[in-house]
Amino acid sequence: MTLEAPSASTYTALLALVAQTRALMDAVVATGADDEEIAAVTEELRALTERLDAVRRPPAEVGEPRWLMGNAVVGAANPFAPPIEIEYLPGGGVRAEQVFRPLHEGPPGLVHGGVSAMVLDHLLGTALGAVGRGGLTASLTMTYRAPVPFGTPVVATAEYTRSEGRKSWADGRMALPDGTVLVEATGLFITPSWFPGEL
Ligand SMILES: CCCCCCCCCCCCCC(=O)SCCNC(=O)CCNC(=O)[C@H](O)C(C)(C)COP(=O)(O)OP(=O)(O)OC[C@H]1O[C@@H](n2cnc3c(N)ncnc32)[C@H](O)[C@@H]1OP(=O)(O)O
Repeated sequence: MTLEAPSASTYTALLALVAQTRALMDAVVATGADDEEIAAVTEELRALTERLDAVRRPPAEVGEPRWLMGNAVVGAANPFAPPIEIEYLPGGGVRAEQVFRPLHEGPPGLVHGGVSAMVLDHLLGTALGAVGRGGLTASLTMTYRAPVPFGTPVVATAEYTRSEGRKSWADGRMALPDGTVLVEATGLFITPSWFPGEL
């Protein structure tokens, strides 16, 4: 079943809900409220959750208008997504600038390595999609050179490197704005045999 794209007004309303939910998640991570206040807020959240849960939509499929809206990295409708906004570079490759938040914490004060891997995985996949080599991650190799900070901009870039049949490779990295590389990634992506797109 193909889902229609949400109307402009629903999309706007959804963005506001997601932004508010992200703010809530940040507040939960950082709260110093006492147990009584935490219990009261939890009760209010339970009621809100039930209201939204009462109206569920079916999951989107590849290529449908809203197929990336629930994505964990770029999903406009996914409060868990940082979210990352990806720019397609004129010479090929992709770029995203991101300020991570305490919500993404691994070691105290630093971004979780799995979050860096998630973001770079998506960027590598998008760089391949941009050259018509979209696929699923078969392997992802990470090299962590320096801790990724939150609260300050980090620049992620990725580009297609080569292909053999249904297999394609991409490289990417996260760096500080001055170019200091923090994390590098290389990934093998495979276009599944069921994928209807062109190679
Ligand atoms: C779908 C497209 C979407 C595009 C979206 C772009 C934008 C979104 C960006 C989102 C980005 C986020 C992305 C995500 O988060 S993707 C989500 C995370 N990844 C997955 O869930 C993938 C799970 N795995 C699979 O579905 C299958 O195993 C795949 C599809 C990968 C291969 O199953 P398939 O049945 O097709 O493979 P085959 O057996 O015919 O083998 C074919 C060839 O590949 C070689 N091989 C196989 N596996 C591996 C391996 N692990 N390492 C090394 N090599 C491997 C194999 O030896 C053979 O080589 P050769 O003998 O021919 O030389």
